[in-house]
Amino acid sequence: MSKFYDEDDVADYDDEVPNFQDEDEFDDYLNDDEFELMKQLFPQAKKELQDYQGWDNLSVKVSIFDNNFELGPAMVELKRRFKKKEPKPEKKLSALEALARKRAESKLNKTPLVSTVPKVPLLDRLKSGDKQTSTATKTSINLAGRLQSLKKEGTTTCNDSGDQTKKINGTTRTKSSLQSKTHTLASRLANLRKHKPGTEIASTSDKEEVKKDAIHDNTRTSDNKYHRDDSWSILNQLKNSSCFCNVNSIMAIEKTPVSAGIADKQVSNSTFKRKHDDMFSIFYPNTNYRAVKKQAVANFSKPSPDDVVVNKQKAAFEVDKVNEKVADLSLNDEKTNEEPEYVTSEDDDNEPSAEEPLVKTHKKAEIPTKPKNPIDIASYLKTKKPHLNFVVLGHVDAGKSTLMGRLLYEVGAVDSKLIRKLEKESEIIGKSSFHLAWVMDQTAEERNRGVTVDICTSDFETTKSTFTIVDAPGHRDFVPNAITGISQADVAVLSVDCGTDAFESGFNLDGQTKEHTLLARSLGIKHIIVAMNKMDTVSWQESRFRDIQSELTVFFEEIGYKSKDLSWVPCSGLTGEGIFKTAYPSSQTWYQGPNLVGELENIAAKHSTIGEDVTKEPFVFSILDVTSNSKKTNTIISGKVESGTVQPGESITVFPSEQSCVVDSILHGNDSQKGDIAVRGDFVQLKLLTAFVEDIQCGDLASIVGVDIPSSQEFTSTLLTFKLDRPLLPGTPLILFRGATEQPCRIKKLCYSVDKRKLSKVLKKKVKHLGSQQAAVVEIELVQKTRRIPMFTCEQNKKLGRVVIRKEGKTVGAALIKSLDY
Ligand SMILES: Nc1nc2c(ncn2[C@@H]2O[C@H](COP(=O)(O)OP(=O)(O)OP(=O)(O)O)[C@@H](O)[C@H]2O)c(=O)[nH]1
Repeated sequence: MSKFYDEDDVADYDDEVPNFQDEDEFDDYLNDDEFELMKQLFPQAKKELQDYQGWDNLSVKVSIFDNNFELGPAMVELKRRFKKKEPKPEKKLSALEALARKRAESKLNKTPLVSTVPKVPLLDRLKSGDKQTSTATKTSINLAGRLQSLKKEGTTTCNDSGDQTKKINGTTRTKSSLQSKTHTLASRLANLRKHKPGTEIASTSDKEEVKKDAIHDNTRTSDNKYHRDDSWSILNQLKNSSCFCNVNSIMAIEKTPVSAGIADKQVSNSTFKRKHDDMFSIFYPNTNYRAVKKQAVANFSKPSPDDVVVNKQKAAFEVDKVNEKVADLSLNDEKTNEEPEYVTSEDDDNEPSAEEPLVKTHKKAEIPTKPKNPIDIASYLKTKKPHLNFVVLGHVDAGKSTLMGRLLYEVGAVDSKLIRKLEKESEIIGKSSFHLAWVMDQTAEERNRGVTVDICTSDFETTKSTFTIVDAPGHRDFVPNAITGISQADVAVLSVDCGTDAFESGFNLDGQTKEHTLLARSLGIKHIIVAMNKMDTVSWQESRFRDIQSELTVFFEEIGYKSKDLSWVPCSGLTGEGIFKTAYPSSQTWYQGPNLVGELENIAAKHSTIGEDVTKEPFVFSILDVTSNSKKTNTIISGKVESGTVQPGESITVFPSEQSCVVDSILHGNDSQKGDIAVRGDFVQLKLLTAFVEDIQCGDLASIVGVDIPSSQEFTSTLLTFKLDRPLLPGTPLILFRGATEQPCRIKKLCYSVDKRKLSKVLKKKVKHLGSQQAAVVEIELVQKTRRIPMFTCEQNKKLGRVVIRKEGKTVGAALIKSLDY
């Protein structure tokens, strides 16, 4: 027994074995080795028990477990416990069955088969009023008529009534009443088929099914010819019809064991899966699918973060007027003589909308408070390993979440029981390949859509370093969330799907590989580790690796990264090679560098702030999330320490509301453990005493009492533009992003253009508009005059002094703040 346990598990084993409620609970109890062994032994045990009744999966598994995974003794015990099934009495054959058997026997004896079925086509016989037509045949013709009219009804329903149909994954589904009607008819047709002496088979797979049935119950001819049957032709028609009528699904449902017991769980699962795949392909089949469907539809109908800001923007500007002006200009039209008219909105000075309440300003404290239990920061820092925050970027489906799920599993931050649980849950909805991604994608919306929506942070540790992963969404609709993620990181892991054509679609055609990398560069990411992912799909070919590497290198250099700022690691998030523990396959001989975690450790050591005196810099904190209990007595702000340190008992001021609060406690890591201190680079939660939570917003900044952060409405910056569809000019409606802040803004004034390679070099003193890839000093102002953003200049803080500008859902530029006008 002990051989199945590693040391940690022995302690578990000594504990009392729990009383298991169900099979899942038992599976979770097993360790990895036991689980694998059980996977092999359990099917064998089930097979041996097929002549026994009264057993269930859990009791079989428990018995195997109790018998130290030795099948022999377990089977003896089980067979003793359960009764052997009574043999079924010989079934009396019906006349038709007797006929079928006779025909089969005659075939075996090679005697010519004499068909008793008239060869006259069925419909002709009906027309000629053939009184000999069997009842079964008549019923089938009636059903044929009903099914055809049902099909018409279905088509009408599809065409006429939008609310009766739903298009899911390109397949039109009709309302369930129609489905159930069709099912009933289909089952009746199937029953008829059993009583008729021959059928024409709709498709190869159907032929296979009937062949199996014929062999099984011995009531069919063993001949490979199948006779014509109108019921089948109707099913064929249904199969080809455009509305629901999915014969495969009908067949699957028809074959579902009506009372599948626990012992038949596997059978029923596979039947369910088929039913699920064919009919409700994106929904969880074992739950109330209508409720799930409703939820999923509701999720999809919500506007994306970009939609929200674009809508706000539209409300705040006379967009059309500005766009008309912009459309008149060509990107290279530098010689426009007319000064573009400055477009103002009548709403400019309006009060903020109902969704954006005015933040009250409080009286800030001037005198700092002391830590409750002061600690010796220098000795604390000596115990700290180098820490690195990294963001995971890449095109949608490049495998970012899977890569991070695998990494967390291999470094032991996630236990194997969770992975097994996720494996099971994802299998149920037919998304088993996403089980590792589910470690990071935790909301139902993300799991159902298979797409990361929000940023997710997770901590892990190796012998050399500690890390915080920020998993960012790859989908273009969620770029604002990716910006928030990038703003928090020191370095980026860019996941590139090396699959055939996959890299090309993520890199060209407006994919997110370029946009994310540009954002990373604009927001001050110093180093990029390119995870050359999904190499398993191209058999670890070196040529594929090199081709992608050279194409990406050109792009990286264009945007200002040098080869020393880049690392390249071939890997597969799904199978694990190149991540941490799993060795490369023998076919991969051309890469000898560190695996992904090894490279992260190297970079952590390089970027480590250990040794730097963080006590000399002021404490500044970026707020990413705010929560509070119902009485508002306990407010928690989550975010990143941008500089300095803080300890419980010290007071901080939140900007722009300028309210000062005492830090009650500091919570660290995935399991919110209380800590004595937070230092630069830490992602923590600060529990505040008596805060006005309604005046704290995501994107606000906090600092130690005594240090002010200016909040501004207007600022001067150096703006570098990306690829533009239309030129930017004063008044163009834009959205400004900095960390978790997003605010409608516009260019107030184009001051002068500068050389984008040497920003101090002025090119033109008068600029009327800005085209793609240009640089200029501009004045930017927020649209809502009541709003202020706490800001630093780039000189004061390299990370917080940068903003990103988007327009109509596309990133159009990045700005370095030069000065604040407040
Ligand atoms: N063969 C193979 N498939 C992979 C690998 N990594 C991920 N996949 C598959 O690619 C699909 C997408 O994976 P995700 O991890 O959700 O991709 P993502 O980049 O996080 O997706 P978004 O967050 O929505 O942008 C899933 O079906 C994964 O199983 C890999 O290394 N090899």
